[in-house]
Amino acid sequence: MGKASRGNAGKQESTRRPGAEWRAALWAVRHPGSLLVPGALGWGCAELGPVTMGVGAGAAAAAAGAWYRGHPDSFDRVVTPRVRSARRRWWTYRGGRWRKAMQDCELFTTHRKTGADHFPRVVKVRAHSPTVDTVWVELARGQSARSFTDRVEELCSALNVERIGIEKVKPRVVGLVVQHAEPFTEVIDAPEMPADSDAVDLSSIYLGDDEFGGDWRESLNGNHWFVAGATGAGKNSIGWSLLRTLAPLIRDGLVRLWVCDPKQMEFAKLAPIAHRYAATDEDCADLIADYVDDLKTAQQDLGGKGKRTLTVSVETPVNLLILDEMGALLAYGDYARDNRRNLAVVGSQGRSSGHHMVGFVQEPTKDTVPVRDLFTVRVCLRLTAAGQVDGVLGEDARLRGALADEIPNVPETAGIGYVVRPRTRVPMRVRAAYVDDREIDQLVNFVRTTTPSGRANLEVVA
Ligand SMILES: Nc1ncnc2c1ncn2[C@@H]1O[C@H](COP(=O)(O)OP(=O)(O)OP(=O)(O)O)[C@@H](O)[C@H]1O
Repeated sequence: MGKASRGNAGKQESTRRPGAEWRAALWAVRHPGSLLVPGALGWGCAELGPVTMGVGAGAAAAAAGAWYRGHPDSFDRVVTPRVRSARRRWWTYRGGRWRKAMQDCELFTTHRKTGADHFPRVVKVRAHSPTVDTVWVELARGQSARSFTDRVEELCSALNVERIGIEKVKPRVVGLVVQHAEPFTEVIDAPEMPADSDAVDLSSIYLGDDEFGGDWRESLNGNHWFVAGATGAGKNSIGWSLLRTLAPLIRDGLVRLWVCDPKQMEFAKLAPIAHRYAATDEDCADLIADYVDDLKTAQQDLGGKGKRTLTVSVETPVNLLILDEMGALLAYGDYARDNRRNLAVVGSQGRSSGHHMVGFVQEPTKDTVPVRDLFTVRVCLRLTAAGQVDGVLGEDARLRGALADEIPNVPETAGIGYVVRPRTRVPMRVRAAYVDDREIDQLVNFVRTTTPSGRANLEVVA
């Protein structure tokens, strides 16, 4: 049961509530649209006549329809989230329904003199995706963010949603990140391997599906990738999907793999097709140092020719540094400092010469991966701590819906995580395609045994 407010001690308090007309006026001030929209329509009809207003409304609806059909990308980016947010605000979180949920969860307080119930107030709703909303809630007097975290199970059941993450936004405001449903219920098949290098587009590499049912693609051009996830989260499937797409380029000598594999598990299969492969601490440190030397040489060659773009050929290939267990390479051991320094060079200078890196890490803290800010594509799979999510995806990513720490630790969720959509900074739930052992062997055999069918010339933009 909600507890009586203890605030305002010593102040003379009335036992009466403000009158209904004042409460209605306050509601109208907080929801100006509820007066302005009908007011504007009424004024329009009176001044311009109902026919003109009808024609205007019809034209606006036709324009919206044309936009919806003609340019789905911009419509879905600009209009759909707003419409969805408004629908959720006035349907899922509308006054009566919200108050009922608060009552069911005992998330309200009762004024000890007037006996009036005070409910936490919904101040803003943003539905960035079909499955996740963020609801900003102003707490009732006497409540704290803890009141919500303690009752999160009850709240999920009262709102009939899958899970809720709680973020403290300001002293009296919490953000509820509400996940309605899990968009991914099936394992996604491994990407096909293109037969020829010409068929590979480095700026659009298929990694799996997004929550909207579309392809999840990332660009390798000009980017370094960072994949964070607790053990068993499915990090490797992202690496293998990338490698399957790159297979013909690896075979044709247009992409060279440099692999640091301290764990010596799955990536050990890359040893026969890698340009360089290392497993011990010392060998990994040598490999990374040599990678930086290679980068510097390529930079000088490009500079000497006065070029800003790399034309990929056997003589000037794309180089890909794969770092499994980055934490082990950067945080502990005799070579950690050298590795950190070298990777900072790759991170800041490698892109122009086609020297990319893909790093995998279980614990993405600033201490274990101090160079994480140099990675331009970041994937956040299941994590063990809420505080790590923003570290991977950027400030407020969790508040905007990236509930990576709430992904259940069960095999059915492997490969599920978040990326941030570049133009909107909104997290998007994705699932990586799953590459099984047979498909990994198929990739290695393809690179080792098939014959090149022609050389591609790829432009890598600096
Ligand atoms: N994309 C995926 N879809 C479905 N299942 C997956 C996916 N990726 C991995 N799995 C399953 O989850 C298990 C663990 O995956 P994986 O070894 O890639 O995790 P990880 O994050 O690399 O863990 P670790 O850091 O311990 O190596 C796999 O054996 C597989 O069964």
